[in-house]
This record gives sequence, structure tokens and C-alpha cells, in this order.
Amino acid sequence: MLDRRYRMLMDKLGPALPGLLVMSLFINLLALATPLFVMQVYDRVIFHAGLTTLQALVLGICAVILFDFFLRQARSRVLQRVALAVDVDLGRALFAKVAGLPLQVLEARPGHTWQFLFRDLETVRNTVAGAAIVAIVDLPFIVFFLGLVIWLAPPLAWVFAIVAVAFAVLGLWNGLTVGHATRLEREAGMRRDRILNEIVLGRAVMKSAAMARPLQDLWEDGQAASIASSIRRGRLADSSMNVGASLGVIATIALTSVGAVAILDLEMTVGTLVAANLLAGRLIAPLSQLISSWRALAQMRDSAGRLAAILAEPDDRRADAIDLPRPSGRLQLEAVSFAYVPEAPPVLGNISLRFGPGGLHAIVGPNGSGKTTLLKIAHGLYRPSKGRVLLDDGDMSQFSRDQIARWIGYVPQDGFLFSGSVRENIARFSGEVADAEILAAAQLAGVHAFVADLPDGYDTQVGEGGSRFSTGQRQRIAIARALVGRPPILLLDEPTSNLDREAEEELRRQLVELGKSTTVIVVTHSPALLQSSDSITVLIKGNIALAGRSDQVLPRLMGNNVRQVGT
Ligand SMILES: Nc1ncnc2c1ncn2[C@@H]1O[C@H](COP(=O)(O)OP(=O)(O)OP(=O)(O)O)[C@@H](O)[C@H]1O
Repeated sequence: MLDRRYRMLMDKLGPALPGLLVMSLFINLLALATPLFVMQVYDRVIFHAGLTTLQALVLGICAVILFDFFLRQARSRVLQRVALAVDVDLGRALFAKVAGLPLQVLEARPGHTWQFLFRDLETVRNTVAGAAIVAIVDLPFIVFFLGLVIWLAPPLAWVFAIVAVAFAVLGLWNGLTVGHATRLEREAGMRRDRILNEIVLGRAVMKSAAMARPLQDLWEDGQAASIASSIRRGRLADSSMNVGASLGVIATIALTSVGAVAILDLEMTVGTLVAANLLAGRLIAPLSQLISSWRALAQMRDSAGRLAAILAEPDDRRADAIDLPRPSGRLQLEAVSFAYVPEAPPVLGNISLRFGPGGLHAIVGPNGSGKTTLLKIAHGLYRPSKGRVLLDDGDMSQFSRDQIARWIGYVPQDGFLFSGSVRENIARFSGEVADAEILAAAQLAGVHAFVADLPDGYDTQVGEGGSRFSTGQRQRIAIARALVGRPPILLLDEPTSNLDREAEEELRRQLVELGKSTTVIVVTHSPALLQSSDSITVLIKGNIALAGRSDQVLPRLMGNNVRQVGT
């Protein structure tokens, strides 16, 4: 059975392959015209002063050149179409896959891995439309040329056989060494780029903590390793190419010498020798091309492997079996345990909680106690390792992300925004959200007055990741984004951590108001929010230390340091 990476490539290349083979057949047949032409000129025109024959031969070869040109053009077009299919179809599939993968899979690999996947796509695209593929398609015709040469010039057969074996050995050695060196080169490049990526992400920390020098040292180490692996790969590839070139020259010399002896023994004509030499060129060209394209082919094989592996990963659920009515807002965690890595101890252990419908519910606990993880599980972003989450009475795992996003609003700790306008961000970049809905969400989140006051209002560009706004402003816009469509459940991760007193009080009032119709679950350390909550859950080291009505939990919480509750 075909490896899935080759299956993926054949999906794109397969439909074009018969056409390519037919065109290559004709191109290779036409390639016989030159040796035939030369043979005729040497053996007939020169010896018999046949100028009329020469004219006919020149006319014929001109027609052949023209036909050959059009065929090559057509072959290039076909390969360009294949490249376009890779770009469009695979590009679209890859983006949809990356966007559709479960959050846990996305978080399990460093961020730049995903960018590299799109470079993999470019590698596949460029190789599929490049000279290496033409050389591969030309490969079967080598056998044909070999047979022809043996038939035409039997005394040269053993020279051709030796040349073919020498190229096969070189190709094999090249494949093994250059393929491996290419892989090492990529890994070294990725390690170096990871440092660069982090420097860009953590630029403010780098500057404020004066970490530029040590980080540069780290990057230079990475760069040195990358250069060393490039040089090694380059050396191996150059050696193969040079050995290939030398083999080509040796083949010509051996053919000419053996041919000369055969001519002296009257076993062959001069024309046959010249023709055999030209045919040898046709035989060696695709082999040399393959050897010099080996790096591209090895990269394409690895890239296709990575792409195929990602494309085979299971998605988050995309489609719903049935369009269920809007839930009332009851959210229940049933004996939920969760571990980020299967072999590590669980971050959450056997959590059972019920929220709503409606009400303001607070979750508190020390750093690292699992509050954010709990919220992500409640939002279906992570699947529990054990237990389940129920939305009303339905198991959360049956719902698609689209449906969950409509029913559960989620405001992450950093309030990340995407480059674009405030309006686009609140509307989740959907053209289907009406202005009235955006305004209502902004008013509910208490961000309308601030946005309306900006010179470009809702058209204001937020910058990369929302960088043109303060963290508090970003968080308020993120709350508005979560409220679009008035989901029956709203999850907020420390929404007041970056707000001033006044904004905190305003948000508290709004959350209490929202709690009358919506189940609001908020991770918070804000005393004001805790006091206004209907229920409080205290998490310690991934376990529920205390949970219940806030008037019961709060006095114990106030009397104890949160870290000591439940111990
Ligand atoms: N992506 C991850 N991979 C592995 N472990 C993680 C990951 N994210 C969090 N953890 C671990 O899970 C535990 C709980 O983290 P979580 O972020 O849920 O805590 P938290 O209570 O929200 O903390 P904080 O109050 O600091 O935000 C921590 O021990 C943390 O180290």
C-alpha cells in the first residue's frame, strides 16, 4: 500500500501523470532526431557530398526543434497546474486542518512548527513543478535509450552498462547521505528560528531585562549549528554532483576510445559513434539531474511526510448531527480529571461541579491550581482525560466548535485580538453579525463609550495581537466579542486583573446583571466579584478544596489564606 505522503502527492500529480508521460515519450523520441541527424550527416552527406540530403535533413530537424519546443512548453504548463493544485487545494486543506485541530494538539508543539508547515507546502509545490519531477518522469526512457544504443553500437554496450551501474551506485549513496544531511539541516534551522520567534514575542522583556546579549549568544550558537549542517549537506551534495560530472566526462572518453577501436576494427561507423555519444548524453542527463535535485526531492519527501501526518490528525468535531435548540445554560462537570501529558500526574483530579442556569459563579485558587485548565475543559477546548462535561444534559464532546462558540462565550486571560478593526474583532471576523448586535455586545461589556471616543471609532485598527490597546482595553473588547449572540454561558478568566477600580466596579455590575439571564463563570481574585457571586469554588492543586454558596464559602475564605483552605 502506498505511504500516505505519496498518496497525497499522487492525488495531485496522478491526474496529470498520463499526459506528462505521453509528452515525455514524444520529447524523448524527438531527442533521437539529433543523433540521427548527425549520423546521417557524417555517414551520408559528408561521404557522398549529398547537399540535397543535407537540406532535407536541416528542414526536418527544424520541424523537430519546433515541435519539441511546444511539447516542453505544454509539459511546463501541466506541471504549473499541478503546482497550483498543491497551492490551492493542499494550502486550503492545511489551513483548515491547523485551524480545526484540537487546542491540546496545537499547544503541544512550539508555535513556529505551524509556520514551518506552510514552508513545507512551498517545498512540495516548488519540487512538484520543478526539474526533479521531469527527471523522474524521464527515468523510464533511460532503459529505452540504453536498449537503442546497444542495438545501434553493440561494441559500446558494456561501457554503457558500467556507466549505468556507476550512476545507480552514486544515486544510492547520494540519496542516503544527502537525505539525512538535509533533515539535520532543517532541524538546526528550526532550533535557530525558535530563538528568533521568542525574541520577537518577548521583545519587551528582552529590552527591559537587558537580555539582548545572552539571547544573541544563544541565537549565534543556533546559527553556527545551522551553518555547520548546511555546509555538511552542501559538501555532500557538491561531492555527488562533481562525481556525477566526472562520471559523465569519463563516460564520453571511454565511449570515444572504445568506439575508435571498434571503428578501426570496422565494427562501427564514425556517424554511429557520434550518435552513440549524443545518446549517452540523453541517458546521463536525467541521472545527473536527479543527483543534483536530490536535496529538493529529499526535502519534498520529508515535507510531504509532515503534511500528510498533520492532515491525518483528527479534527475538533466540525459538523453537528442535529441543530439543537439553544441550551438553558446548565453546565456540569462529572468526575473530571485532566493531565496535559498522559504519563504526568493529573492537573485536575475528579472534579464534579454544577453551574446554572444563570448566576454568577466564581472560581478561586492559588497560581497553578488548575483554574484556567478547568475553564478550558468547561469550554470543550480540552477533552477530560476522565469524566465528562455536560451542557444542559448533552455530553459536550458531541458538539462542534461552531456550536459551542455560539453557546459559550470565552474570555481568555490575555484578551488576545487579531489584526483588524475593533468592529471585526467583536464580530469575530464574520460578515454575518449585524451592527446592532455588535453595539449591544460592546455596551454589555462596557466598552462602547471608550470605542466610540476613538478617532476611527469601531474602525480603529487594533494592531498585531491587539498591541495598540492596553491589556485592560483588550480584555474589555474580548468580553464584547464573547457576548456577541448573547450566549447562555459566559466564561471569563481573570477579567479584572488589568482593570482599574472604576472599570472593575463597572464590570462587576455588568456581570451581576448578566448573571440574571446567563450562567457566568469567572476565575477571579477580585474581592468585589467574589462578594457579588452566587457560588464560589476554591481549587487547590487541582482539587476542590471548598465549594458552595458564596455566603457560606466567603467567610471561610476570608478567615483563611486561600492556600490554607481545605488543608
Ligand atoms: N500547556 C501546558 N502543558 C503542560 N502543563 C501545563 C500547561 N498549561 C498549564 N500547565 C500546568 O497545569 C497546572 C495548572 O495550570 P493553570 O494555568 O490551569 O493554573 P491556574 O490556576 O489558572 O494558574 P494562574 O492563577 O497562575 O493562572 C500548572 O501546574 C501548570 O504548570
